Amino acid sequence: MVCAFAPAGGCHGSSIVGIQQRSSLWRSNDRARFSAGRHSRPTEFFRAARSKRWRRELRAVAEMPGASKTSSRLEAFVKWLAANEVFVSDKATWGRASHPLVVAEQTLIESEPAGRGFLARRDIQAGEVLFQVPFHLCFTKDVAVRRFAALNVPELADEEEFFALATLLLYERGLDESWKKSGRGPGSFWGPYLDILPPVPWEFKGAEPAESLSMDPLDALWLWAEDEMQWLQGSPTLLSARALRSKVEREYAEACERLYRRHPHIFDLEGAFRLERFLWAFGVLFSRAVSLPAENGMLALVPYADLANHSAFCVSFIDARTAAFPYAFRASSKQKRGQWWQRFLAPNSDDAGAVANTDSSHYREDAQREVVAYADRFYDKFEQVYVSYGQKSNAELLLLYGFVSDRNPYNSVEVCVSLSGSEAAGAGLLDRKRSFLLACGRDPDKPECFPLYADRYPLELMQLLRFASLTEQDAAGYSDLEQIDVAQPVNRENEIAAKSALLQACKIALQAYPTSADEDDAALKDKSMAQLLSRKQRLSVRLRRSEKRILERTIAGLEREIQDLRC
Ligand SMILES: C[S@@+](CC[C@H](N)C(=O)[O-])C[C@H]1O[C@@H](n2cnc3c(N)ncnc32)[C@H](O)[C@@H]1O
Repeated sequence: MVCAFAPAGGCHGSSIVGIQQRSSLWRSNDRARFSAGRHSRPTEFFRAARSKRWRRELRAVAEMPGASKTSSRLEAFVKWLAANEVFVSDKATWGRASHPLVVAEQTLIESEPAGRGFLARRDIQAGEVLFQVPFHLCFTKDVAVRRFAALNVPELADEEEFFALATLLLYERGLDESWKKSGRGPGSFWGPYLDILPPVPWEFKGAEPAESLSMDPLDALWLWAEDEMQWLQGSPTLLSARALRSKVEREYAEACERLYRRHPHIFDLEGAFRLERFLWAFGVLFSRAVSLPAENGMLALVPYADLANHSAFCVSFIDARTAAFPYAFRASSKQKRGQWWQRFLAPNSDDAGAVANTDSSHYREDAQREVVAYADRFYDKFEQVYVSYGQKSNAELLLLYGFVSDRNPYNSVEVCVSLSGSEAAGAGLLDRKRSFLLACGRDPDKPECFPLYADRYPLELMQLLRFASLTEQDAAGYSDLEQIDVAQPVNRENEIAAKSALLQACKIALQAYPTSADEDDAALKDKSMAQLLSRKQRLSVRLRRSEKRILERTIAGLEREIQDLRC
């Protein structure tokens, strides 16, 4: 074998961000089960439910234990949105159509619960605005920097975006909790939003039963307990999950030293800033924050927009634009801005000092901007309305969001290749190859990982394999390996060697799984067996089956290609 292959060891770097990208346009007819919150006029929905099935499903969800508890949280959240100038009215106003969405408390996608989501309140035309959220409601690094500067923690400005947002989220949650527990402190402006954010699974253990039944916890793979991950044995995604978990834990340890311990009166390491909470904040950001293309990829946690579920067949994505309607907050009067800061910094107190020196032009500018998404197609009334979280593989979806899709056109599985093992080429040539890779800024001792898709693999992977498969004979006459064009097949033998190396890698990857794809299929198809599996076990089986299918297809394709080359 020319190349040795190792499983993926690192996490996805920048791909861990919930970046919204464009994808190709398809139609999804997933229907959702829902119970409309009171803000969305359930009686109107009941009347409008056209088929018996809809009425049955509405009743089933409305009768779910704990449904009313979540409804009241959702209701408070929607009131908060309306009070802060998010247009959620079901009534058209002057020059403005009624808000097209309603929040469903329970949705089903591919027969699995997908938590809350948006449904079309009425028919929605392609290109129609789905929602508009003013910038001043969003969590961004800018808000965090200003918030902590006012608390005499200016160092936050030097921190990276994810960390700054996580710190703001934890601080606000701490304020909100102490206000709720003891009525002390100013509370948080974002209280109603924080109430609807999902908890981490282990926080559920102490929760009231009604509460734990009514809100889905964060199910992202990287937050699963070690024993829950056992069903992913053999999958490279398992290593990515462990790597991401330790990366966030390491980040926490470093943050304590770098920042938190230096300001013990702000960052309570026993309470709001303990490790479990830090993991929660990153779990929320990885699964709900968006990167806004129109703001140069600025990371933002956008209340309301983050209730949209994902479809890989949707091209709507969340972005920013100049506000289409004037927000009252941007009124230029100093008094109005003072009132805003009062609500923002000290919502439950009349501490006028809290708003001193906050007459920043920044918020006037922010109020000119809003976060927005447009419908990518016509939606029927009651249809679930999606956005795209980007072209993500099932491994990424499970790792960051806690779900997989059996119909994911962007699904892929990682294979990793390295130079080690190409000694057969001769020690002299191996040294030249290593030096060449070093000169290209690559570490010859580190495996490089590439995604394999169901119908293709990256050209870059083939280039590396061709390069690794070069023999003394191939390199004879070249003073510099750079002169050999590996973007094209070098010669027949080299092509066979490169493809055989990939074939071997796929076979090794496939053997690492304890079960075959057919066995996984059988486990999911057999209803009585599938019912015995927990949701996480079912997700694991679906993920590993989808990875194995890609490996099997690639193996079949490579065997055919090698056969053809040999003829
Ligand atoms: C941005 S939030 C969307 C709102 C979320 N459903 C809620 O209840 O708050 C992302 C989370 O929604 C769920 N989700 C989104 N799209 C999904 C899909 N296509 N299938 C299953 N779950 C999905 C996952 O739990 C994911 O972590």
